[in-house]
Amino acid sequence: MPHAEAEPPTVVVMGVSGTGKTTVARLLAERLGVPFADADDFHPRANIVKMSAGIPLDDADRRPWLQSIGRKVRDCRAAGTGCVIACSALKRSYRDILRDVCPGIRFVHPTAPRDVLAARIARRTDHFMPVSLLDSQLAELEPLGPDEHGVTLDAGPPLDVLVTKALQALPYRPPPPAPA
Ligand SMILES: Nc1ncnc2c1ncn2[C@@H]1O[C@H](COP(=O)(O)OP(=O)(O)OP(=O)(O)O)[C@@H](O)[C@H]1O
Ligand SMILES: O=C(O)[C@H](O)[C@@H](O)[C@H](O)[C@H](O)CO
Repeated sequence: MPHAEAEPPTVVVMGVSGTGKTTVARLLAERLGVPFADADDFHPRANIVKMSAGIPLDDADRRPWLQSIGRKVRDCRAAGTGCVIACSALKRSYRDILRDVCPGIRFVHPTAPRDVLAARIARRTDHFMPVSLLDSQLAELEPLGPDEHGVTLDAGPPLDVLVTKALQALPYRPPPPAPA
């Protein structure tokens, strides 16, 4: 059996911009041997245009986007592969949309002080997200509740440490190496 649980791993790495969602989710997917998806690839063009112009998304902008991520989660689950998705999922109601399609979904939430996040975003040259949206994201963020399945981690340590901590907190184990 490839995983500790019968259900394939379905994990969302959540949080505000710059916290490391994409980087951590990609590595976690690799370690678990499951597909990776970036929620940014599911945004309609209008959402990207809005954020690029420094205007925060609202609930109406995010609903259809979260629903399409929900369809991706459902498809990966139906295919028996599971997935790790990098998705802000800032509010509990957003996470509920994903839980509706996969009740066992787990959230990994890396967090860091504002100045660390702003520095990381400012350093990136290949991304549409402006630093100016960070404060609106922090204002909207609803941390994981005690009844939500998941783990909150300090996003400061090196990535391999973060990913190992995430794996220790999740009920999934990496698949054994393929026989030589
Ligand atoms: N633990 C870490 N230590 C140092 N740098 C990190 C760490 N995690 C991420 N980074 C760097 O910070 C930057 C932001 O990371 P990443 O793009 O993964 O964040 P994100 O949460 O997906 O952001 P966004 O939501 O804006 O796409 C990247 O340049 C990444 O290499
Ligand atoms: O909920 C949102 O406002 C969006 O998902 C944003 O978080 C960005 O898409 C992301 O930060 C850039 O990757």
